[in-house]
Amino acid sequence: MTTIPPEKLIDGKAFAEGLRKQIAAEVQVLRDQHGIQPGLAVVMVGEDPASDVYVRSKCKQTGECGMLSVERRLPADTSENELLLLVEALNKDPAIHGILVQLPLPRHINADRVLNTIVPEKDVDGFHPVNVGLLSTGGQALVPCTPLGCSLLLKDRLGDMSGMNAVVIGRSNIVGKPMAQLLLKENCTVTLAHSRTRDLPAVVKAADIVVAAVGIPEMVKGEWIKDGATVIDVGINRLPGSAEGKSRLVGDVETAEAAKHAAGITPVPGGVGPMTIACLLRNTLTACKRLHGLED
Ligand SMILES: Nc1nc2c(c(=O)[nH]1)N[C@@H](CN(C=O)c1ccc(C(=O)N[C@@H](CCC(=O)O)C(=O)O)cc1)CN2
Ligand SMILES: [Mg+2]
Repeated sequence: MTTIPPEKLIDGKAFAEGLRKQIAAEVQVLRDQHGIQPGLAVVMVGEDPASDVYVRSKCKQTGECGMLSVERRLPADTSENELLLLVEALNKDPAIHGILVQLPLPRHINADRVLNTIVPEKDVDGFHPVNVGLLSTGGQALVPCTPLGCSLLLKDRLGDMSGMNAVVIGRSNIVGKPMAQLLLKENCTVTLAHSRTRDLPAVVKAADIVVAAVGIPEMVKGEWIKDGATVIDVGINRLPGSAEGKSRLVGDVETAEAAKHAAGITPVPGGVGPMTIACLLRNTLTACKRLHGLED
């Protein structure tokens, strides 16, 4: 792991730990005062090793927060129809307040059809078109976990972001587009950059906030970063490592070089990744409260 000077480190792992403690305390109150236990169902199809690790962590942390954790693992040859039937059953299950279908799904399954079958009220990934629309119109959306985590880290670090120039690199539905919406909500001037953006180094150089979500190892060079900027690295790229065959994780940003210019920067691992799961728990709690007509 790259060393970042402590005063520049945006420690997502520590922040996520604090957030989980807060969520656990709220879950306890919900159980004691209302007799309600939030429930999260995580559905995984097939055997992807990275997904296996993430699903395990999600289910473990759900239980540790005092929520009901339901893990449904289906074989790789599960038909789309079988998966849709499971989602429909979870939609109707009163013990379940959040449903997450782990991505990627096997190629023979239409992921959009599956995600759009989850009722928006239980869509703790925030991928349903109703939640996408609510986020862009300023309504009560469930917000995708990774950008929500980035936004919490930024607010904690910077406070008021009004008028700041923010660049989001990457225009995916899961991270880039919702991230841009969240920054706009914070009154930033937002540029959503992508593979066709002209002179990306100059665009990044003008930014007070840089969110990199491209999935290309160390694509954002240290010298592109403006002095004093805040850098959020969403990339989790696994590279072949040492002779012992251990792999190495790197982000989308050249961390050590970027840290020479930035005022704050997230590491990989230990930055945005842990926030994704903590925000999933937060969304489950939010969905549960809303489904029971309680205040957020
Ligand atoms: N339905 C969804 N599928 C996927 C999502 C998602 O938000 N919803 N996001 C990613 C994977 N992901 C969660 O599912 C995820 C990725 C990484 C981490 C994390 O904590 N990473 C660690 C490093 C762990 C490692 O060694 O690999 C870190 O960054 O410190 C958590 C969740 C795709 N699918
Ligand atoms: Mg360089």
